Amino acid sequence: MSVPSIEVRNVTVHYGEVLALDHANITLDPGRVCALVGMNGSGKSTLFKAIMGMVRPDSGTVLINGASPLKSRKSGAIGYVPQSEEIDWDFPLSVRDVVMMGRFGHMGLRRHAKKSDNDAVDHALERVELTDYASRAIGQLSCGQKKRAFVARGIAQGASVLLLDEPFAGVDKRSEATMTTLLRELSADGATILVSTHDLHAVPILADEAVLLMRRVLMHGDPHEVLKPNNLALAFGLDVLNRGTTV
Ligand SMILES: Nc1ncnc2c1ncn2[C@@H]1O[C@H](COP(=O)(O)OP(=O)(O)OP(=O)(O)O)[C@@H](O)[C@H]1O
Repeated sequence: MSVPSIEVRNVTVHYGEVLALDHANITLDPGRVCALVGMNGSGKSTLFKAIMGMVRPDSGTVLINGASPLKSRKSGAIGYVPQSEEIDWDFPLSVRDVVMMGRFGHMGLRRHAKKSDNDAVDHALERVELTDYASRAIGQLSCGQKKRAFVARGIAQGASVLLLDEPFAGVDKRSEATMTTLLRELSADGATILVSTHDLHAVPILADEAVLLMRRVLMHGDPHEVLKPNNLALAFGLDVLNRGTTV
């Protein structure tokens, strides 16, 4: 049996008095795309940060390909596309600079890019269809293009696990479709992808499985099953049934 790509075991996280995650358990096998669904404040970003080792759980463990988050970050096994609000878009970096950051772990201390680094960046930019935007300032891209630049950073890094925190927020339908196709292609190549979204209609197209989060994992399974109205009502309250496909 293969080692799971992501194993979140009984993870509990508090911020002071606030309980953000409560004995959360998730196991994801290689090559799977999993959508993470839950209301605002249900702990989705905290789960990503716990998987990245950016918040330390009060209890429980996280393993990436059987290794600790810290080790996985160091080896470049895990790539993270944070929520847009967490990034300073005024920082004077070109799209190419952002993608090259994925190569830092492959370079020496002086961070001198070799041919192999430049080739990996070229390939990643091509993969996300941003070759023509390589020298543009990252802040001057559209929201969807910015997200793709961060996915390219993960590709250049050689990450086998990608975490995307709300990649469809503020993105038009065309960009959403482009990103969905890209994520499906990356998973067909073996990447394991965990992606949070409030856009429920996209989930069955995007994901092989879905997790319904409300500090703890309420359900994890086939997207059609997980997103049944009764289950959504558990996670979002009864008025979700009148809200349509965006929660
Ligand atoms: N740095 C922090 N300090 C204190 N409380 C925090 C912090 N970050 C998150 N929280 C709280 O922890 C809980 C979970 O937040 P989290 O951001 O993980 O939820 P989320 O599901 O990602 O929400 P959203 O969909 O709005 O992004 C919320 O109650 C939030 O207010």
